[in-house]
Amino acid sequence: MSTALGSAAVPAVAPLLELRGVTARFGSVAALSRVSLTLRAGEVTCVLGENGSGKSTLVALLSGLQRHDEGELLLDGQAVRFRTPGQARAAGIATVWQDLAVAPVMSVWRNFFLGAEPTRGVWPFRQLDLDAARDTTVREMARIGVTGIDPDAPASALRAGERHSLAIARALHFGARALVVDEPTAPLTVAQHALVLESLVAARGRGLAVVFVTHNPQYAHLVGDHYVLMAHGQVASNLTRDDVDVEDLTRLLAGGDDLRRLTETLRQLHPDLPR
Ligand SMILES: Nc1ncnc2c1ncn2[C@@H]1O[C@H](COP(=O)(O)OP(=O)(O)OP(=O)(O)O)[C@@H](O)[C@H]1O
Repeated sequence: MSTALGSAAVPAVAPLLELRGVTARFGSVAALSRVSLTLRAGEVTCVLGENGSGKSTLVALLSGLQRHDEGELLLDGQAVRFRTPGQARAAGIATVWQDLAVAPVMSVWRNFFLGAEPTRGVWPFRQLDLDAARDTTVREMARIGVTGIDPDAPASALRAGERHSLAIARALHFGARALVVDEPTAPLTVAQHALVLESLVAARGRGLAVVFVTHNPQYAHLVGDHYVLMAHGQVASNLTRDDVDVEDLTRLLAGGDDLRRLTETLRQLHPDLPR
């Protein structure tokens, strides 16, 4: 068996989240059609697929922004229906959006706590515990592999990968059980991608069920325990690391099989086609 970066730390247990035959429509368009998925604690599930295949709708469903029309969403085996993002968050599902918003002029530590800052003393003398806020931010970022952060710097100083890491560190600190991460759309350097991947591995190591939406089969293969390939709102393939190597995954995603069939058909019609 091949090994993922860091490899899964927690053996498979009962699913934390499950989709059973979920359909979600926008008018006559089924953005998700009879999707069934199992998301377990301590595992990274990578969701891959072309534009328009339903990935964002899946993220929206898990994070309480989108309702499903048919099927069931189960949390710890119980059917749930999130009506707001707040309900999904309260259930322990944290989402890190692809174009993640930070308050750019606010400091890194302010963005980390966002209204949940630590305080000391008792009312009416309660005051913000600035040292604790800074220390916690630096410590939690370091736990997921981001070191050398100045907690007092404005968040605009963070690069896209670091922003994702900040949101992941925050989710871990505030006790998320499931983490849904949409790959940043901003172009990232390899080092910035590495930070995001390291954060995912750290989250898995801390027992979260991690969903990583990505276009990149190489990155998916580095961190994923499962690969869900979406096409036209459906799960086209649901594979594990034992099923595919990185080349298989790349070929599947690039529509390699379709291309091969097309080439064979063209060759039958035009035997003189160059090889
Ligand atoms: N708000 C909406 N209204 C109508 N149709 C929508 C809406 N959102 C998504 N769709 C349609 O649902 C389908 C799935 O879209 P979705 O955004 O989930 O795909 P995606 O895989 O996330 O694509 P991308 O990689 O481009 O973000 C597409 O056909 C899309 O046009």
